[in-house]
Parts: sequence; structure tokens; C-alpha cells
Amino acid sequence: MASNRFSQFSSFPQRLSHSWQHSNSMLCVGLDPDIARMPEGYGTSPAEIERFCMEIIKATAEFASSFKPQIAYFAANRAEAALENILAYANEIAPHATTILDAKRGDIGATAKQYAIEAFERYQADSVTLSPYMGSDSVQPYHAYPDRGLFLLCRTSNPGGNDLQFLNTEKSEPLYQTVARLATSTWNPHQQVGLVVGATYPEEIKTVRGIVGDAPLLVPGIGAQGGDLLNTVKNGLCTQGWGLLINSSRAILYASSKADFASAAALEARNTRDAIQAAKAAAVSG
Ligand SMILES: O=C(O)c1cc(=O)[nH]c(=O)n1[C@@H]1O[C@H](COP(=O)(O)O)[C@@H](O)[C@H]1O
Repeated sequence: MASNRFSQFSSFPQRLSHSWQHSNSMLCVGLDPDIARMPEGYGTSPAEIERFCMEIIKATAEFASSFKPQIAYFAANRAEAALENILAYANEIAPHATTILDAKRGDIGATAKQYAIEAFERYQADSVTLSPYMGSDSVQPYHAYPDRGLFLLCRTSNPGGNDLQFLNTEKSEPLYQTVARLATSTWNPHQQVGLVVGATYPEEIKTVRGIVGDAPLLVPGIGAQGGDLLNTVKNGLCTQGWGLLINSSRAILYASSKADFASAAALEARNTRDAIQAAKAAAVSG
């Protein structure tokens, strides 16, 4: 079953291209189920987390090209089995959509091999987020899955990202630029690597796009973090007019805390998809 799904696409860029074109969308719906913010009528057990996420996926599938569950929200609540079910559900009802397991893993090779098994065999995710901090051998075990995607943290959306990502390297460039360069060249034998760049820093999106060619960019930070959608799209499009997975989590998940949460999430997802499309049209024409 799962192997058929993966064998449909010979490479991760092909998988992503299908997702963008089939949905005509670059919206990534983030699944960050906070048990303190469950909607009316929902409890906080793993079964309820699963039910909530499935309702969100069903309501937003039409507007999304990808789904990104954040593993901490599941692990913190002993809901890993729910996460497995949710990813399987996304594959079933939105087979066009690329899944990203947001785990931000990074460790020595032997341990990274186990994390790769977790992401790609246990959870059957199409892609995973990784920290580049431990270097090339911490990324290398993921190359055993050449059709899956790897998104390496580059210029993150949070203010504290400056602390390390802007340190000058011996090449006299900020560290995030060195990450972008390495990640998409010597660390990328199967063209499966993309970068994480926050929508809160659109100038850096432009810089990273200039370094990485058409590699995909996972861009969190619109919605709850107040990122700049217009300039994100303008600066981040690839030469084919796609190239971005623009994530919004809380703004969609918690659009309403009432019984109408699913329709409110759908409306927010649709409006965000439309705003991304409008920004793309403006960027292409202007
Ligand atoms: O890797 C990520 O997804 C990520 C990187 C980053 O730089 N900033 C960032 O916010 N994220 C994640 O993106 C999501 C943002 O959620 P909202 O701010 O609610 O849209 C969360 O799951 C974060 O963990």
C-alpha cells in the first residue's frame, strides 16, 4: 500500500510538483494540536487529538498541497499512535498532498538512522525536518530513502534564530547561507533537500533562493507569527512558479474554538490559499 504510494514518484521534486499542480496551492496546513486549545466538544485524550486532526485534514484538504504535523504535540500527549493514524488518513483522503513530519531531528549517524526509520517507515512521511547543526554525517542516513524529502533548518522564523544563524563563517558569510549552500550541494546527492526559511524574514528568503536554485523552501511564520506573505512569495518562487510550502498552523487550527471549528478552518485555509495565489499573480505580472 504505502510502497505503491511512494513508487508513483521517482523523486521528491516530482512528488512536490504533483502536489502543487494538483491542488493549485502552495499552502501547507500545520497540525499542531494543543490540548489547551481543543474546540468545544473535544477532550484531550490521544483519541480526541486524532479526531480533531482528522476533521481539520478533511476540512482543509481541498486547499492544501501539504500537511505538516509537529511531532512534539503528539509525543507530549502519548499520542504517537494517533500521529501514525493521522498521516495514514492524510494519505488516504488527500493523496495529492505531501506530508512533512516536523521533527527537527539531528544526531550522530547511528542514531540518525533510527530517526530516518521513524520518519519514513513508522510514520510513512514523505519528508522530515532536520537540524543541520551536527553536519553531513547526521544527514547521510536519510539518503537511504532517496525519494523522500529533507528540510534543513536554515533561517528560522523565530527572533532567536539570529543568535547563531547570523554568525560569520570563515567564508565571510552568515552561517545560514553556508547551510543553504552545503545542504543543496554536497549534502544532496539525490536532489531531495530543501530549506526552512521563515516568512518573518522575506529578505533572507530572497538570498536563500539565490543560493539554492529551484530547491523547495518550507516557509513557516505566516498567520500567528505575522510573517510577510506578499514578499515571501515574491522572493521565494522558483523558476517554475512554485517552490514554496507556506505553512500556517494555529491561524487555521484555531480559527474558531466553537463547534464550527472545521468550517472556520476551511475558510481560513481557503483565504490563505487565495492570498498566496494572488501574491503569486502579482509577483509574476510585476
Ligand atoms: O520547521 C518548522 O516547521 C518551523 C521552523 C521555523 O523556523 N519556525 C516555525 O514556526 N516552525 C514550525 O512551524 C509551525 C508554525 O506554527 P504557527 O506559527 O502556528 O503557524 C510550528 O509547528 C513550528 O514548530
